Amino acid sequence: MKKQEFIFGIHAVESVLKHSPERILELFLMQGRLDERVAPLIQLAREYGISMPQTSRKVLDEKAGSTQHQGVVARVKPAKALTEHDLDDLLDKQDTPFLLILDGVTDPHNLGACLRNADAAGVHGIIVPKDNSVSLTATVSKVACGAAETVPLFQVTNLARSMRHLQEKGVWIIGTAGEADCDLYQAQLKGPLAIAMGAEGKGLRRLSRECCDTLVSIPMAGSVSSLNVSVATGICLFEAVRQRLG
Ligand SMILES: C[S@@+](CC[C@H](N)C(=O)[O-])C[C@H]1O[C@@H](n2cnc3c(N)ncnc32)[C@H](O)[C@@H]1O
Repeated sequence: MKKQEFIFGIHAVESVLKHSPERILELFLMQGRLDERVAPLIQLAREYGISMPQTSRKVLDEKAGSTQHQGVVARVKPAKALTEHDLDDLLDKQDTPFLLILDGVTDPHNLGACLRNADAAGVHGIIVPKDNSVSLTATVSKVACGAAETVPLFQVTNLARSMRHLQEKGVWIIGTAGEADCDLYQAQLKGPLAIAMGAEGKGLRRLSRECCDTLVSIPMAGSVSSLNVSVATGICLFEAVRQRLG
């Protein structure tokens, strides 16, 4: 297991400072980047006694592996990986779980955007297969805008088995596929629920589809055949939110 990694961008770093400051080993700031957007972050880091070396843009670019760091890069201990056991703990605690399943999303921008959507929709956790999925990389955290620290991501060894386990615990699983006959807006999305989204290229795998209680589609008016997975996730989650609040 890696001993350290880097998280970059104001929102991503601020979220680690707020939710798990003990992970931060060092906070690198760009020389001359001590403006008001960074001030709350510096204040928090001071309170936790975190060292804040100032350095050049070039060094930050190298540490982040990106130029999108907004002058802020944190060297952190990797977050604890959550597994099926942690998922069980969550199911024991939540009377009405609201979960998202991502079956093999590989693009870090998509996972980051799904985390951001999930946080905004009040999702209790995201379940992904351990293999063939992108993990919580620095780019995912940056795109998630802080949601990588707030939405638990459970990495399971066998997704189909975990889906069946969810069903045994009373969770209704709605799968999504463009060709499904049932319309998302006719589906019942109240109660213990998991919404399953497919991968960018292939959609939901056959076994994952078979584990869904029902499949729904988002009606498409134009000529494209499908939506980007993070866009589709946002639509499905917020239709569920609308129904659950109603
Ligand atoms: C880019 S699409 C995958 C397209 C893939 N060729 C397929 O046949 O499913 C990625 C995921 O977004 C969701 N999605 C995209 N468009 C959708 C739609 N119109 N209705 C339901 N889900 C959709 C599904 O979860 C899908 O697996």
